[in-house]
Amino acid sequence: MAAAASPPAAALEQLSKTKMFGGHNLRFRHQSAALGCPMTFSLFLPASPASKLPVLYWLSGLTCTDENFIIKSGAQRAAAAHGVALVAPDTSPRGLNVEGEADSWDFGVGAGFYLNATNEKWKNWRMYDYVVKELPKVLSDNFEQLNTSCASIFGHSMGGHGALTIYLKNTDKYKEYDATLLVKKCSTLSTPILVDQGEDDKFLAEQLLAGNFEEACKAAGAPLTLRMQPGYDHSFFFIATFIDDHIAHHAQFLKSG
Ligand SMILES: N[C@@H](CCC(=O)N[C@@H](CSC=O)C(=O)NCC(=O)O)C(=O)O
Repeated sequence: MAAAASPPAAALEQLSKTKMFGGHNLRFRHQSAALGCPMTFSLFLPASPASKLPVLYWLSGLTCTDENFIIKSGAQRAAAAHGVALVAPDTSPRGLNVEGEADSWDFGVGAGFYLNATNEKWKNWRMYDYVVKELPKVLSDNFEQLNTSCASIFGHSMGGHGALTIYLKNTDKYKEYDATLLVKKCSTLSTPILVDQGEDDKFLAEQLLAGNFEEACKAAGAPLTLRMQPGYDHSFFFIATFIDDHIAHHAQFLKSG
């Protein structure tokens, strides 16, 4: 009997390639089965590695595409130094023309929240499946220099919360989409979580509620370092200031794994 053939690797269209810190920023488009539309993602590959590169996913915030982080954060310097590949997906499906998809900056296009929507109208908004299942497979099928089983995840705002929920869900497989609820149910977390929060962030008091997450981590015994950063706001200027610490934080666990 013939062995079952592997499914063909997803076709990737390369949109750009730019050298930086000895490595390359690459940008691709592919047809997403999870979302039912073409999707773009950005990838920073450090210079030719001696061994396969661990992967660090960055999830961006509301209104972003895959490009904001790559253009504005300066994360490539630390990623090149630590030998870690950066992957930045887009933040939602696009071009589906769902009624009302672009009416609000914090709902629909550019606002996928890294979850699987349950409402029929928003059935294409399956960013959880895209980030957790489809994108890692696309990467492993197309980039032999990546070790996608050695991966970590971080992000900003909607994406910082998305990174926490994806990490916490894949420890215990809970269904909720709230990091503060999820962490209360995780009694066995040993890998520390690093969060930087600007004290002058206009979203802090009403939406981000970092103190609630800190309380929940304390109650669950989950190791959290929450650094309140005086004077900083919600912008990429804040992200660029602290991004090196976050890459070093993830790299120490990726390299010891
Ligand atoms: N339009 C909004 C502000 C939008 C904003 O601040 N977006 C952030 C992410 S917010 C959380 O998910 C962002 O990263 N923007 C892209 C950028 O390049 O700065 C408003 O007016 O309040």
